[in-house]
Amino acid sequence: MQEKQVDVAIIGSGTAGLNARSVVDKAGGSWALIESGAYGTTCARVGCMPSKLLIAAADAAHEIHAAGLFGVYVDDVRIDGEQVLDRVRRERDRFAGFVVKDTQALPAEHRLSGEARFVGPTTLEVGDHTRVTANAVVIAAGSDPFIPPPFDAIRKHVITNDDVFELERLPKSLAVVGTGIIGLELGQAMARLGLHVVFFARSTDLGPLTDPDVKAAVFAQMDSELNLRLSTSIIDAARTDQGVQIQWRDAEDAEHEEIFDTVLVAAGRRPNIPDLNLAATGLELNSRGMPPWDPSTAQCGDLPIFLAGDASAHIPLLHEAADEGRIAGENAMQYPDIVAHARRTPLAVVFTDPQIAMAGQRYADLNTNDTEIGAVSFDDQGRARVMGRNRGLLRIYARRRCGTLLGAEMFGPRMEHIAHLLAWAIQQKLTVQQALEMPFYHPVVEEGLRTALRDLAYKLKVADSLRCEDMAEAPGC
Ligand SMILES: Cc1cc2nc3c(=O)[nH]c(=O)nc-3n(C[C@H](O)[C@H](O)[C@H](O)COP(=O)(O)OP(=O)(O)OC[C@H]3O[C@@H](n4cnc5c(N)ncnc54)[C@H](O)[C@@H]3O)c2cc1C
Ligand SMILES: NC(=O)c1ccc[n+]([C@@H]2O[C@H](COP(=O)([O-])OP(=O)(O)OC[C@H]3O[C@@H](n4cnc5c(N)ncnc54)[C@H](O)[C@@H]3O)[C@@H](O)[C@H]2O)c1
Repeated sequence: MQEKQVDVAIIGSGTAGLNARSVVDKAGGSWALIESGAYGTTCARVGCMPSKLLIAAADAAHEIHAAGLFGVYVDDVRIDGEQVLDRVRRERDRFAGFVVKDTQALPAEHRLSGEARFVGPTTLEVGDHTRVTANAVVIAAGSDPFIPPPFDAIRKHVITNDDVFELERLPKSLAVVGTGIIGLELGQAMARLGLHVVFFARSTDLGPLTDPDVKAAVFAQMDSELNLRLSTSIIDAARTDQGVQIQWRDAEDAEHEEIFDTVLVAAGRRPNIPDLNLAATGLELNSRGMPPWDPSTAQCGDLPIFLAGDASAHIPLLHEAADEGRIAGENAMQYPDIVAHARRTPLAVVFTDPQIAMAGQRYADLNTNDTEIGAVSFDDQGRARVMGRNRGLLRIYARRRCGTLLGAEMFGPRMEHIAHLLAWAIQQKLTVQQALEMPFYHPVVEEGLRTALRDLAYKLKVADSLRCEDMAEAPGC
């Protein structure tokens, strides 16, 4: 076995690992970047980018079908599934290709191929060929799709986000297991591309929302478009000559069965931690096998071991993986003088149509005794009606004592932009009144945001002069 000694060993060459490497390198440290799979990152290969490419094709099909609203009719609409998937792969390969090229351009002697596992607190074995001893280790091993029973028994007959973009042609029917983010994004896209899609979920949850009013708005819209089988339990799944047969029990305890060409399992993702043999580090692991971890430093316990990206299961999003990678790389280099970093305001967008989004504090985490809520429905919002996209609800939360914006949950047209505006305003600690002093053009969807802010201002009865600095007795404002 070869021996290698470095300042920082990095497990995983995804977004978190590459960002950690870059920081270590800039600080003049030596590093080893260990990857057991393909270069290119989950985001570019099988995540953010191919999913949005598929959604873009579905949006194009949907626009045509929805054009009748404007008196515009398109005859003979034909969706060529092979061409749809071919473009998804071509563009995906272009995006991933840049990352692969950059990663392969890194010095070969510092890139190790194989599965890393701990054999000591900062010693790793890579496959059966290299032992790496480091001053610090960054774990950036990402996550893998979770396949629950009974689908785990027929794993090779079901697909996940890892396989769906490799389909040669679109199947006729698709069961989607899970109505979280991946299930909703990919399932709605497939339905709009003409597949018979049925969604199965254990609960009534659709996506990550926690606000009951916004959840109800999402349910009303999605239930009118999609075949949702919520609050169901899947009893069995078996491979047959016609496809995969699913048996399920509905909320009224009645049993059903249906055969689907393909099953997409989107039942969450699990951090790639168990195979790392963290027991060899001496870290105390919790019941899920996860080490103690501080999101402001990325440190595990008080050891020179740092955890970043989806492997932490903290906020499994691309920009958070990049941030955590940088924090982990910096602190790995300067251990034991580690620095705590303020994290950005939470921001999440689900690329369904209409879009679901969240900014700042979730409804579920609010102190309801000190919170006021402003709302706007997009059903009658000017710009949304003009576009024929007048569905949705935005609810914004502010601190009652001083009017500081806290968070928002939303569902509606172009919410990716509204969520950014709100996340930026929240991070700047703006009050409702200060946000209302910003310019709003006409006619735009942002005017809906202004309506919600006005509703909130009315409820707060915030005077123009009221500012947080005048409220020294109101901590957190
Ligand atoms: C379908 C889908 C759509 C998504 N869409 C979005 C989106 O629109 N917006 C958004 O912000 N986020 C999105 N995400 C989430 C985003 O892709 C992830 O948060 C991000 O890619 C995580 O980066 P990472 O570096 O933590 O992990 P990864 O990029 O997965 O990197 C981890 C690497 O570690 C390697 N590895 C694992 N174990 C070992 C080991 N023992 N030894 C060596 N190497 C190992 C893996 O092979 C992998 O290459 C999406 C995810 C999915 C699945
Ligand atoms: N637009 C985006 O930012 C985006 C898009 C896709 C994925 N992602 C990231 O990827 C992560 C993973 O997405 P996901 O949709 O797989 O996870 P998720 O946690 O969003 O949803 C998981 C779903 O699976 C269901 N489920 C869990 N266990 C089950 C079981 N045993 N049987 C049946 N159903 C079960 C849950 O009830 C839920 O509906 C997300 O948390 C998100 O951070 C982000």
